[in-house]
Amino acid sequence: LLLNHSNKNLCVVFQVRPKLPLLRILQAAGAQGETFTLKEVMHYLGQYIMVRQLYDKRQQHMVYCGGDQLGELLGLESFSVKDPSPVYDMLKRNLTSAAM
Ligand SMILES: C[C@@H](c1ccc(Cl)cc1)n1cnc(-c2ccccc2)c1-c1c(C(=O)NCCN2CCN(C3CCCCC3)CC2)[nH]c2cc(Cl)ccc12
Repeated sequence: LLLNHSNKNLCVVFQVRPKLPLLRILQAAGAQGETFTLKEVMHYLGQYIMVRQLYDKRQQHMVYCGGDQLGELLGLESFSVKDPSPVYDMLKRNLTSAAM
């Protein structure tokens, strides 16, 4: 998993392979297959949050994931989408490079 930052966009050079607990969450959001780009992982995690209605309807940047598998993976009850660092930390723990 090689990351390069260009004009604030994080882009992944290779596909990544989610570990099983994360793969199950992505599949619940409609993901097919076992390897993805980081962009696809983020898209499916966003879809998962939407479908499971984990975001606050009034404060839509707040995600309440306590009691959900996503919260288990993040080790958090809630987080703001304005601070992606807990999500990146979780991805570091739950993604391997598909090239291996
Ligand atoms: C910038 C981006 C982002 C992406 C990654 C991160 Cl670590 C933070 C932030 N983002 C901004 N708001 C959201 C968001 C907010 C509430 C519910 C769902 C998604 C997202 C997230 C996306 C996404 O793929 N976003 C596409 C456009 N979003 C706009 C918000 N839209 C909804 C907002 C709530 C009301 C309905 C529309 C959905 C499409 N993927 C994510 C995955 C996670 Cl683990 C957390 C958040 C997101």
